[in-house]
Amino acid sequence: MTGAPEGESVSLDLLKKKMIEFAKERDWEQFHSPRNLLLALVGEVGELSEIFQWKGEVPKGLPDWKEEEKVHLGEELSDVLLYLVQLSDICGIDLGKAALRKVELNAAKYPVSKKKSQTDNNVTGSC
Ligand SMILES: Nc1ccn([C@H]2C[C@H](O)[C@@H](COP(=O)(O)OP(=O)(O)OP(=O)(O)O)O2)c(=O)n1
Repeated sequence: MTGAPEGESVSLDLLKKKMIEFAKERDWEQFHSPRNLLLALVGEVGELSEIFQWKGEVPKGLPDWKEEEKVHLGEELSDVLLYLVQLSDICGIDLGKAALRKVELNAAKYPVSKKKSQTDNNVTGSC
C-alpha cells in the first residue's frame, strides 16, 4: 500500500479506503465485526499504554525519547486509529463528521466565558 500523495494531508477517508482494501485482499472482512474491531481497538490501546507504563510523567514533545521509541509510539497510535476508523465504518458512522459535530457540542457545553483557572482545574479535576 502506498502513502498519501506528495504534499497532501492524510484524510480519514483515505485511511478508511486503505483499510477496506487491506481487509478485502486478505478476505478478513468476515472477522471485522463491530465487536471484534472494538476488542482489537482496546487491545491496541493497551499496547499504547504499555509504552508510557512506569515512565512517570513525560514532558511534551518527548525530548528524551530515542528515535526508535517515537517510531514505536507512532505505530501504536496508528493501530488505535486504524481500528477506530474500521469500527466507525462497519457501524455506518462518518467519523470525521461525527468528530466535528462533537467538537461543536463540546464548545457549547464548555463556553470560553466559563473557563476556570488552572488552580480550579487542579482542585475540581475538570476542565
Ligand atoms: N484482523 C486484522 C489484523 C490486523 N489489522 C491491522 C490493523 C492494525 O493496524 C494492525 C494490527 O496488527 P497486529 O494484530 O499484528 O498488531 P501489532 O502490529 O500491534 O503487532 P503486535 O501485537 O505483534 O505488536 O493490523 C487489521 O486491520 N485486521
